Amino acid sequence: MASHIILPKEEEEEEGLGVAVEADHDSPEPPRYQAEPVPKALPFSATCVRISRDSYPNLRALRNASAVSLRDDDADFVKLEEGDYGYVLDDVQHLTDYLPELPTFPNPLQDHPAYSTVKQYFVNADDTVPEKVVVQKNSPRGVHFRRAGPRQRVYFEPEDVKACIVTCGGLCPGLNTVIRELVCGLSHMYNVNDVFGIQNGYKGFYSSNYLPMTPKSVNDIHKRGGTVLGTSRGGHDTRKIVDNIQDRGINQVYIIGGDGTQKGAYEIFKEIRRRGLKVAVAGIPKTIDNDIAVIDKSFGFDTAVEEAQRAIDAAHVEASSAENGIGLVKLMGRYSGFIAMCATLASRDVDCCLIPESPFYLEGEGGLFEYIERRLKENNHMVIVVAEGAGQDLIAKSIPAADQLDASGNKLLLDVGLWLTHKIKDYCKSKKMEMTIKYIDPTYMIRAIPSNASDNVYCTLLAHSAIHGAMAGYSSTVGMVHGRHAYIPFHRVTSTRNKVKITDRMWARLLSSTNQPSFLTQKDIDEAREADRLANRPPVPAGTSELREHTEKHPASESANGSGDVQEPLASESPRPHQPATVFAATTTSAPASSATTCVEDSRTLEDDMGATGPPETPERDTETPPQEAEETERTKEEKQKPEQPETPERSEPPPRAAEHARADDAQPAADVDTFNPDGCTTPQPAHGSEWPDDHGSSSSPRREKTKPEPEPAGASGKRPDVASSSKFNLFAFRSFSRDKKKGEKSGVALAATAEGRAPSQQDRPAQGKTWEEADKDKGKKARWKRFWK
Ligand SMILES: Nc1ncnc2c1ncn2[C@@H]1O[C@H](COP(=O)(O)OP(=O)(O)O)[C@@H](O)[C@H]1O
Ligand SMILES: O=P(O)(O)OC[C@H]1O[C@](O)(COP(=O)(O)O)[C@@H](O)[C@@H]1O
Ligand SMILES: [Mg+2]
Repeated sequence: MASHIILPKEEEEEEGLGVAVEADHDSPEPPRYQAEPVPKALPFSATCVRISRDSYPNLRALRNASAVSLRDDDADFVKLEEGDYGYVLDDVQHLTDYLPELPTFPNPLQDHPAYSTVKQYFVNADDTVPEKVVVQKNSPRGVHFRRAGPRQRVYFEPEDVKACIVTCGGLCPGLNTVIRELVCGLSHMYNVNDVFGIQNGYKGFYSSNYLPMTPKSVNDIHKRGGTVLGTSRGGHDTRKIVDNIQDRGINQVYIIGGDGTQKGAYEIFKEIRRRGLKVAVAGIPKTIDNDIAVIDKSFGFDTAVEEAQRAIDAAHVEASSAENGIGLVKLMGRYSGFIAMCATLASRDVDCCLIPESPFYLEGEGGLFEYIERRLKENNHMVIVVAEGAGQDLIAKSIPAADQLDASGNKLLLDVGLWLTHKIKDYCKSKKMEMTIKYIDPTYMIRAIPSNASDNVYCTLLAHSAIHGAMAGYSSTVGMVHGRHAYIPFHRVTSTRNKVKITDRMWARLLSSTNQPSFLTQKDIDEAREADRLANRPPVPAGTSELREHTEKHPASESANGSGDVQEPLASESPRPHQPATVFAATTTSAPASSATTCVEDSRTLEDDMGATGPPETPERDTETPPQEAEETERTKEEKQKPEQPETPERSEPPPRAAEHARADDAQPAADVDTFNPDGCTTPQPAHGSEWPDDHGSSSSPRREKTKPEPEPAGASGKRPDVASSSKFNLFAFRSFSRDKKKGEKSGVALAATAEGRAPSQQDRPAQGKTWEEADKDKGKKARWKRFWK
């Protein structure tokens, strides 16, 4: 059977075909390119429309295009290309943006014995990868990124390429694999043999010798942890770095590092462009914390989560072998608790996970001490996982310490694990509780190991994507976006930081898996929602005054402007009143049935606030009303409408707490709020929120030994109700409702009578010639008319 293949656009254009041509495997090979450079074969980016944000004509497209705030100088480099149906390409920098006359060359891969057999090895020049894959009818579409991969024409001849590789920032599993694959990929795919290693991070550009690297010299390095090149924090001096690049004739710079490093890479690119040098800069994002925005996950993250299991296992063994044993494990995560969250979800032995994004408190109702006491009574032992950035505000209160910064300007953290160990010990002593606590800090052991199999593959693909991009003249960060490799503009990955969203389903899954208290007050939840809303807000105009005004208004978005590396965890400064949220988890609610309507409303408002859905198709949204204004107008409209809504029993206000916290299992959850994409992760994936088995805590995992406490009636003692049991309660309620509904299908009228405890009377019977169903409909109609006239 013939398989149909669409020829790549570049091929079509250059062969003058003009339209997509379907080919099958029996058709003859399309003719290869001639060795002669073809001047008209400029990449798409060279012809794309450069749009300044100030003059952008279509507000809707602009809103879709960018939820990130940009510094003025960054905004100058933004390349937005608009298409039909709200399509916006956030394109990356290309050599031809400032050197338009550059010649191109055929990609040597076309003659490579390994690759030339693959018919569609070259990607279509117009292929893009969407930033958002879950959208609603009226929600912003997000932008697209240029798809990574080999192009048919490249901007460097192999013998002219002089490449260098540098690793910066903290260690991470997989660094050596990326280095190896860059060296081998350049050599094996493109016949590039002039590759140098820069030693010890950015400062190595101007303070050390460059190390020549060959496939032979890097052959085994992927089996070792760390980086053979050495790394450092600090030392970024843009001018000196670019002077050295220029003096040594380097024309491809591969920079492996985290958010700080990518900011540095962007500065280097800007200086290169200012000087008009033919140099491509490829950033390969590295962060063990997985805190780089846009990309699905960073390399080394899987390995870190896997290795963290070993520490958790040890903690569990220690804890379960002692009477009232507590195992405490500290994991990395300065601002983002992804490792802690995923290790907890994967392990099933963890009773409590603390991360920087979710503030917690120790004493009082719903606090950590109360939970520890309860858990020890129930199970005799417990395991706590804490991310290193968690609870820093609490520690600062009890251990006054001068704010110290590392060479990159990152705040040095106090040891939350040690502090927590002492606090727990003191508490148990005061309660005369015998206990043993073992504190394990595996952080540096975790990041020192070589990458696992899946990370090795990921590292290889990242390195190859970076090479293809640089050879094709692009300067950008590379990364996987929804499973596809893409070239992402530097500004996208440096302007925000990826964090665990505590209003997200993933965190709700964790809470329901551990049964830990949410520790959240309504204020925390509101602040988290506000942060979500800001993250999804319309873009900030590039004009300085507007930007300043906006920044003053929304200090939470400061770091999004790239003004500093340090971003305080959400709500970290808020005093912690000892009033826990009754229920937080989005997947559960113990609110009475009457609050169901409130749930729906709550969820809708949240979606609106987050900008996930627009209001019902109102013409204002699509016209030139400034987006923020439009949003406010909509909200005001809704508020105005509310009192006019007919008062039905369902709409009666639930008790204040339940109303405050009741959230949305019953209602549809806010769409597209999953920030973490577990699909690419080799660690066991949690089931989808709605499919999460209600007995997952005990039976679904053979390793789980926990005994579940009997469900307490919601709110009976003012304690936070057990999340899993309330989930069961809901499931039960839903099942009995379905059964009743089936019965009621016969006749709601008859059923109503039965429910009232009387036999269906003559009055309830359908009028002559009418069926029970028709009688039901009539009754509904009458009720609606009555409400209307009221
Ligand atoms: N805003 C910035 N501009 C230029 N270079 C930066 C910036 N922030 C950090 N760097 C440089 O990036 C390198 C690594 O940064 P760091 O934040 O420590 O690690 P990571 O890149 O892993 O986040 C350091 O050499 C640092 O000097
Ligand atoms: O002790 P070092 O080398 O400064 O590194 C520790 C820090 O690096 C981190 O691992 C973050 O580094 P990256 O996200 O850049 O990989 C933090 O979790 C940790 O606080
Ligand atoms: Mg960092």
